[in-house]
Amino acid sequence: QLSTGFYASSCPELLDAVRSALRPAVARERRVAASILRLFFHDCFVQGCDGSLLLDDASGLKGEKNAAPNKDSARGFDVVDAVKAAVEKACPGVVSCADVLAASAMEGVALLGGPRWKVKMGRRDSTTASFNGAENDIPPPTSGLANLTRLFAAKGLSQKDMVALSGAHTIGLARCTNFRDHIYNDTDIDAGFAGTLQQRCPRATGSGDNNLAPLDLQTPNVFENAYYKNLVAKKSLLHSDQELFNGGAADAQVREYVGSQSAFFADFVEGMVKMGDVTPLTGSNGQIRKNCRRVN
Ligand code: HEM
Ligand SMILES: [Ca+2]
Repeated sequence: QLSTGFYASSCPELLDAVRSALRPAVARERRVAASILRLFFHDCFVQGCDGSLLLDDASGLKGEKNAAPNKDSARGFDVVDAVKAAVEKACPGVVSCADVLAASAMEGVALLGGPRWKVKMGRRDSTTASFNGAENDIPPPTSGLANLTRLFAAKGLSQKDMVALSGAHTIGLARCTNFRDHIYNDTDIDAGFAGTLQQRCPRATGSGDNNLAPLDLQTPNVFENAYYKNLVAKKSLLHSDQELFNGGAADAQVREYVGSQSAFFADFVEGMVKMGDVTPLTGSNGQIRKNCRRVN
């Protein structure tokens, strides 16, 4: 059972240490807050929020970093290491990497202008990872609305949670390989917007695959409700994004967030708390890793 006061006596400095370590990293590169938020999502969707994604490949351990959704894509691990080091200095051997990641995701969102919330704590770190879980359970950007809803439901998250959590795409960048089909082959996209992106993302598979574009064209470093405005304008970068506003069951919720940033923030926080509760290791299960990249 996770709780907001889990480290109240064992590490009262936790959030201060996280913030102090994260702030200079985000000042150097604002994107890193987005990258860490995504790490938390990809961790929680595989074996629950247990730091499994943070493990490097090792003999006898096939990690998640080279699974399709993460390979050449998941980033920010060096900053998670720096935050963990700061936390270890304040409270040696007390706070799990899974909790460091949960707290860092929140602080990163807050540093970019988004909401703050009370993060539930008490997760422990896995001694295993699941390459197959990462390949199969994390939704790909080719997904339609039904598939997105199904993959979130498999983690105990509702379609409402899914739509609110997708607002995370108000920050950060994506690679051409993930939006090429959408800008060349889909019809539910603003023609001018598609044309601009085509200049950065060549049609031929293999050329410019890693070229980057912002998920939110205007403000990729500010956490607000712009993502939903983009959806209504048919200016979303990923096929899966536009699926949330396509004449289907999610349209009304998208419109609600366009009209009310506070409604978006409230539902995003609720979704983050629920996502952070996905099958955690607690009690005496798992361990408190010293180094997030390997088991003790
Ligand atoms: C709904 C299903 C989702 C799909 C299909 C999806 C897919 C993607 C893809 C394809 C990228 C670009 C990766 C790359 O090109 O390297 C991306 C980036 C990102 N995603 Fe998602 N995502 C989803 C949900 C979420 C959720 C729930 C969160 C967090 C709460 C999230 C946070 C992010 C962030 C912040 C980035 C930018 C990362 C960076 O700049 O390093 N996504 N996502
Ligand atoms: Ca995990």
